[in-house]
Amino acid sequence: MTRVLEISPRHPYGATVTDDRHENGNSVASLVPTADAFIMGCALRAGYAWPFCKLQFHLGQAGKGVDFSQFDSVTFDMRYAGEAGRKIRLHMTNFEPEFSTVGDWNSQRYNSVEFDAPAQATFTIPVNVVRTADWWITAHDVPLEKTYTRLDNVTALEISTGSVPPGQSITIDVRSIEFRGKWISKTRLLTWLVGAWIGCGLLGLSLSLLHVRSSLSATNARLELLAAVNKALQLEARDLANQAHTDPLTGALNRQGLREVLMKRLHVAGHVDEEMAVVFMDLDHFKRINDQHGHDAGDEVLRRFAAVIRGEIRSSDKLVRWGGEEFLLLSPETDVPHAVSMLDKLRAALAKQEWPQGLRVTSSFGVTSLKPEEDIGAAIKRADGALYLAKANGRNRVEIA
Ligand SMILES: Nc1nc2c(ncn2[C@@H]2O[C@H](COP(=O)(O)OP(=O)(O)OP(=O)(O)O)[C@@H](O)[C@H]2O)c(=O)[nH]1
Repeated sequence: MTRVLEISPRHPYGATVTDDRHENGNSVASLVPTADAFIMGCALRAGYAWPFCKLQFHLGQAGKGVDFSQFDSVTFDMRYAGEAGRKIRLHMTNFEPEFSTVGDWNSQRYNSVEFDAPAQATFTIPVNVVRTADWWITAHDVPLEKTYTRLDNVTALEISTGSVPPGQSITIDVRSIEFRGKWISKTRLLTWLVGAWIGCGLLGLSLSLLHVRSSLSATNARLELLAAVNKALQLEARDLANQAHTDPLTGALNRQGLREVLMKRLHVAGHVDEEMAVVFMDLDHFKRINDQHGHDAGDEVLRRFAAVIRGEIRSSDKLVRWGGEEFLLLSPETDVPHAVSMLDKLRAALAKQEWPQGLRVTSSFGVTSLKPEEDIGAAIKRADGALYLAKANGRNRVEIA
């Protein structure tokens, strides 16, 4: 993760020396390159206003320098020997087309720092102590917002004598200069990590949402299934309830069904508060039908008999199979004369009905009126008495109790 740029005899970057003589000074710099070091000797002499000797490393051509902006620190392995003062300057010249022109060395941004040469050979300084030199800012009339240090296109690095008195010999022995930096800056790494974290969070959130949605739809599907099962069970329960109240052969109510109807229509005590016709009916000579044509024919006669009656009565009337070939008919809000005329119509319908094996089927009827508040049992008994009379009087007739 660490990037390194090393300047040393192994990576010499065209090391040269220069001095202030071209500024009309008198200092004289010399270079002795060895296998381990660049040894700059400097006879620092008065003459130029700021006498100097410097060791230069040529990192690149104008416009093709080295980007030092990602380096954080620079470690020197160098030895300084002088007679008065121990100052060193580090210069880094940055070519910027806005200010710099090829061939004019001083037109490059002059970034610089001066520091005391430490006693120990190896030491490190942060790169951000390097600043654009004030004289360069002034000389190039640089606007304030562009006075910052820029190191993205460094063409040369220089180790120079610093502000020390002239008239002395100085030796600077440079073994290596090593710049170090991170390939990924802390800020960028942090940005990436935060981005990745947010991305993972969003991904996790999306996955959770998907999971919640799929479990919701699974729950809905289960609820729908339960609703369907519930409906089927309700239908089945209704069928069972109907079966419990209905005679399977004729579809008429059975006695349990009658009880339910009475529970609904009558008071629990067995009284009604309205007039109702109660009819007891019994097929004539039904035993003979069974005996002569068989039990199945008898069943079919019973089925058709109930069907004919149901076809003639109102929906509010209730037909009950009392037992065997006996039926009870409850006709609410009907007085006896109306009940008799309804029964006459019924007898006519039975006469017109086609019966199995060309049979002729008739029925006898006993009718009575259940008065408000009267006990239903008493009325049934009365109707049964009237039926007995109808049988006795020759059958296929209606008798009133
Ligand atoms: N096929 C069939 N016959 C039944 C059923 N329930 C009762 N029976 C028969 O119905 C007959 C009733 O005969 P009876 O009580 O003597 O009356 P009946 O022959 O109709 O004579 P009357 O009522 O006097 O006219 C008996 O033979 C019973 O076995 C049934 O569900 N199916």
